Amino acid sequence: MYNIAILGASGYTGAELIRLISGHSSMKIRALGGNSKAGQSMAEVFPHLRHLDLPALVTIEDIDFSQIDLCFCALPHKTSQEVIAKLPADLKIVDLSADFRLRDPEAYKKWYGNDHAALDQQGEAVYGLTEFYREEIKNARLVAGTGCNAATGQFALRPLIAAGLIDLDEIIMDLKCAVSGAGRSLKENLLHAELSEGYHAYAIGGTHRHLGEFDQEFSAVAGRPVKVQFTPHLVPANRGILATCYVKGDAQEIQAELEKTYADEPFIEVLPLGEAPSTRHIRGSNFCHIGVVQDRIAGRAIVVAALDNLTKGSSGQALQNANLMLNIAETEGLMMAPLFP
Ligand SMILES: NC(=O)C1=CN([C@@H]2O[C@H](COP(=O)(O)OP(=O)(O)OC[C@H]3O[C@@H](n4cnc5c(N)ncnc54)[C@H](OP(=O)(O)O)[C@@H]3O)[C@@H](O)[C@H]2O)C=CC1
Ligand SMILES: CC(=O)N[C@@H](CCC(=O)OP(=O)(O)O)C(=O)O
Repeated sequence: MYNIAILGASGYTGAELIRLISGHSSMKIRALGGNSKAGQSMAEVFPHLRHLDLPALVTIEDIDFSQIDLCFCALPHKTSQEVIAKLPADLKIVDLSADFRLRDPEAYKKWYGNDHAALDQQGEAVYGLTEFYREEIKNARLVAGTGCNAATGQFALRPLIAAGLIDLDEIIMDLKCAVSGAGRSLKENLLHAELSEGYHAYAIGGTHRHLGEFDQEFSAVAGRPVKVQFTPHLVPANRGILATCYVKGDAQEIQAELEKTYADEPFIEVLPLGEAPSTRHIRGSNFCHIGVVQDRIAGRAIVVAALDNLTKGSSGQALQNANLMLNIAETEGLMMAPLFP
């Protein structure tokens, strides 16, 4: 049995990690870190986890990391790097924040606005998009979970960019993200009365920080700079991301490439040509569905990807990576079917 700590256990991704790990055969949760909720029981903070025998939330300073085999950090950006810089140097860590995703410190500063407080760890971190970094993740000490929007878009487009199947200068990604993507803290625009019955674009004009991840990853696989046009939208749903990508390329070739890339992947399902996925069909699961449709304009195709931001987009991906780091079957704790309806 591996001993697990979760920092940020009173947040959405922390709760999702607990839900997933509670069904895991080789992991035992030994410590749960909170901040404002330290001292409370998990049943108080998350009544849906009441049936589990869990430790109470404590401050990070009160955790004895010498007893821990792997630590999940589900903390806000910036807090995470400050906390991780002080953790034992040999502790295996899966970080869910954005702090270790960008390899270039200048790119990090450009997108996040501050100098990095843990440059050594930033240098050693492995990018956590499991399907494309599997071997590196197996040997990593520190894995950087991807942005949930960034993961969705990459599952749709990365194989096509790598195979040279689409025009690299004409990629448009229109993405919808559910509200749990913004975390559990109270913000005015997340109040029910201001969120329900409406939706809007945000970070418009190429300003969303996940463009740092798209730039880094797409340019690396293309071997030249690639800039996608990307606009996210906040939709009044609890979970789910849908990325609709408009590309110049042949739909049949795109379909064949995606089927080939993901043929052996347990969590990526490529739908039959002409079918489009729905967040309704991946909710609460670690699956990502991808669909390809020919556009009415010759030579253009639409590639749509859907995943759950709290599972495949964050905590499920984090557990998948932790399984690899601990040499456990990659799918352990993650094969549950989606919630439907
Ligand atoms: N939500 C999502 O879909 C995704 C989130 N992520 C990333 O994962 C991380 C966690 O996100 P999420 O769970 O949504 O966030 P939440 O806002 O829901 O939770 C944040 C957690 O961090 C704790 N925390 C806040 N400040 C501090 C601090 N100074 N010291 C210690 N603990 C602190 C909070 O504790 P308390 O409540 O006790 O104050 C809480 O447990 C973020 O970096 C986020 O960007 C990544 C991909 C997707
Ligand atoms: C609705 C909403 O606000 N969604 C978030 C998704 C956050 C996410 O994936 O993660 P990181 O914050 O870890 O980068 C956003 O687009 O910023």
